[in-house]
Amino acid sequence: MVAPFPYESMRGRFDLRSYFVVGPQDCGRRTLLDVVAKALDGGASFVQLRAKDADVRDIVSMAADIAGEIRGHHAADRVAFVIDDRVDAAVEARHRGIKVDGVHIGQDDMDPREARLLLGNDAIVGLSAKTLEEVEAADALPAGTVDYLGAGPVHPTATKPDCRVADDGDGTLDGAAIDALCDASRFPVVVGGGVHVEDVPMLARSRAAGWFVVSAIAAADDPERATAALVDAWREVRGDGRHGYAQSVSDPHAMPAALTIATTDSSGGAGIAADLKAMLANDVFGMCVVAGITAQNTTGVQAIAPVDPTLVAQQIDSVFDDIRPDATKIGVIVGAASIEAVADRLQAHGAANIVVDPVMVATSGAELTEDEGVRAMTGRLLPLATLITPNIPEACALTGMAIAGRGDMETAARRLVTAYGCAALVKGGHGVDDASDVLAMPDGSVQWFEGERIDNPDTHGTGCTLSSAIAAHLALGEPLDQAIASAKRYLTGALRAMLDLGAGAGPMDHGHALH
Ligand SMILES: Nc1ncnc2c1ncn2[C@@H]1O[C@H](COP(=O)(O)OP(=O)(O)O)[C@@H](O)[C@H]1O
Ligand SMILES: Cc1ncc(COP(=O)(O)O)c(N)n1
Ligand SMILES: [Mg+2]
Repeated sequence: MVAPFPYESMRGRFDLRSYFVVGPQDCGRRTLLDVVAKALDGGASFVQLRAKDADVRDIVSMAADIAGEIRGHHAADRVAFVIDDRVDAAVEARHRGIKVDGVHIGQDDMDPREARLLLGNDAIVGLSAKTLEEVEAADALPAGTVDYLGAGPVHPTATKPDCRVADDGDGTLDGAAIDALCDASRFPVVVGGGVHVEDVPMLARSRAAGWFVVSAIAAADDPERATAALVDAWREVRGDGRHGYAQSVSDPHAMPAALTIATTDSSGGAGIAADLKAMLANDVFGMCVVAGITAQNTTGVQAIAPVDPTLVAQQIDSVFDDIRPDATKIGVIVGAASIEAVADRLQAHGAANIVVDPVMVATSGAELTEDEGVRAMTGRLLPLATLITPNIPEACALTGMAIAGRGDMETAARRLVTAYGCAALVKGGHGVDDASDVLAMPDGSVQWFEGERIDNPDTHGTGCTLSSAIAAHLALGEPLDQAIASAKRYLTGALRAMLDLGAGAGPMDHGHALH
């Protein structure tokens, strides 16, 4: 009888951003262990041992050394370690209590279903998938079989001579090909193959979950500096947030979590109810902090009341001290004192991925945030945000400018970026033609998310739903632009379902994708 694997599974928390693949053949005159140690010093977040010609005994012994090195770096709970191809060696190492978190297998290696069976549900199973056909085949595997995909090469490479790509002319992947693979994939995709530091900005702008390299680190004069340079180049584009932090939604034991801090809508179409429904429908675990109460239905808001700011703060502490959210959406908070309490507690907990929907007036016309609240929001909350999502009237109020068309929406978005240092999405639902939204980013870039206007008067809760779905997709590890695109697709589907409830502007069908 073999003792159960004595470590916590890395399946729900591996980080593909900085993925180092290495074997003794890649290290020249240096030792494998020395190179791995330097890569860890430089910030590698994932290590794969790839020793193609070694036998099981040698691989297990190298694995023991590498696992020890990761432990020595106090990184065993954040740096995942897998073995390439040799499921037998991974199984053996795990039986011996060596912290090998899983395997990475190629298309010609063992069937991933068999690897999953042999390794059990705690292990990471990564799979190489370089073409759309291979990605689609991976998508079609039973739920919970694989955790991430590896795609490449970006350049022709000597370290992986067996790495052949079909498709794309010369067999290499550019940004568009990477995005096509990532869009098709149910799993986070790490991209490499001949990658050097100059390629990282392109990768970081794509929907890849991270880079993987062999020689860029192993053959560098200074592997620590080389790793740090790759890590920095990624961070420069993607920032420090957990964007690219890959959590597998197929792991039955772990699910990304998102929090809404907002106000109740008794009619269920907007506010906290909409937020939780949108989070559920977008594959994350939803949690809520009640920061106000309304008596409300589709015809209007009949009453609105604050919650004691101390109780608001306590709710935030309860959540962050236990199931730490991967993203937080903020909606209506009733009263300036509660807004300040929320800002204080989010700062104290170092919350990341904060989406603020600066709701001032409901779709039905009722005022939801008083002037004092707006001052607290602009002074304390907006500067903490990753993204703010004003509609056109809110963007006018926040910038003091009139908005008549797309050019004005862009100008307003840019001004909000300058004023608050966060990304700003000005939503076009209150325009007349299309329903397109514009995103301005702190790096100066601007991007439109085109939307067709659906002829549906029932738009109660659209803003709440969109911002919660964006938070959900950030919690899933998507970069901001992808999270917005995913959320907008979901929202459009919810409007298109043409649910018709209530006498006024009714709610949407948040569960349209579930039934
Ligand atoms: N009739 C519609 N058809 C399609 N999309 C819409 C429609 N109305 C609003 N949207 C979209 O819903 C989201 C919320 O926008 P908006 O209504 O402007 O915000 P709010 O609900 O905060 O007032 C945006 O993505 C917007 O483009
Ligand atoms: C409690 C609460 N929060 C927010 C909204 C805004 O609704 P919309 O998303 O339609 O702007 C609302 N009506 N009620
Ligand atoms: Mg609306």
